[in-house]
Amino acid sequence: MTHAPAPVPSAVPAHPAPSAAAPTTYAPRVDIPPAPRPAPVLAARGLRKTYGGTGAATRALDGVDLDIAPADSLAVMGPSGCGKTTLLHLLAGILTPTAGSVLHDGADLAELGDRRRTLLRRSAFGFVFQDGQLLPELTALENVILPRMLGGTSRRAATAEARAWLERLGLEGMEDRRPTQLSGGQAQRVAIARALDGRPSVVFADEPTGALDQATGQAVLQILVDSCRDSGAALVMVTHDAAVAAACRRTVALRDGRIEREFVRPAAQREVVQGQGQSR
Ligand SMILES: Nc1ncnc2c1ncn2[C@@H]1O[C@H](COP(=O)(O)OP(=O)(O)OP(=O)(O)O)[C@@H](O)[C@H]1O
Repeated sequence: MTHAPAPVPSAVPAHPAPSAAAPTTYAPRVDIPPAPRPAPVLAARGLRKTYGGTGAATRALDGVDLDIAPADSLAVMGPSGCGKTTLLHLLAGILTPTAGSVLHDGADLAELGDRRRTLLRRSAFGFVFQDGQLLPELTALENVILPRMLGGTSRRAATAEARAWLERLGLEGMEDRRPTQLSGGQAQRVAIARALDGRPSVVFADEPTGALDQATGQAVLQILVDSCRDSGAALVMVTHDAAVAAACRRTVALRDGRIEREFVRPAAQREVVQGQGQSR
């Protein structure tokens, strides 16, 4: 999406020096407009989700509004059952909302239809889950290229880029290993390579380091955050761990299906330190 540059106001002094030749006049004050913000790659508008019928209905999400900019990182936190996974699945088009909408590059996911929504999930979204969800019968390389091959890319074209991602994530020489021949951290890096392969606009992560020890989790989290930012993908990450959320620029805290708090972390305060400050 492109933006027209903001018009630059002509330089008008706010208080011109009085002159003898002309009566004192004051030019109107000119406010320099703020720099345009990038259009959101993903947005939620009045998002609600109720599970079940009238008798045993659970209102999991109760009116959420969010804008997520390209290359931004957003952590979704909150106590168990507050609606974090529901929000992630609605934003990713895995679930359909009861009310409200999710917009990807301005297009309402609900209006795309099942087929185009599935194609969008394959081409524009990447996913990293807690346990990696690699297919055990495929090698690391095959796991990375599978989503793109399902999307119609040739094996040859998909392989070159997938190798580059695996190498970039420190997995050179492990392309032909199966998931059982990889450590937990290596398997999560394969999952990150798979998520970022094909240059998605948004990467969704659900407790991506939850199954790893502290040091491995820290390394994987750093790779995930850096890789998303460098490739221009927005990162939306669900976590219970405040220290994991601290790696993201923004955090929203949900409670009972609503955004209770939202805060932005300046770059200097962003850090990847896992295993401290657990907060549910
Ligand atoms: N398929 C479902 N059918 C009925 N209720 C559901 C379903 N999925 C989730 N819920 C309910 O919706 C609410 C929100 O669930 P959700 O999984 O989004 O919460 P969460 O914050 O991700 O929880 P956790 O941190 O424990 O994973 C909970 O009350 C949950 O019991």
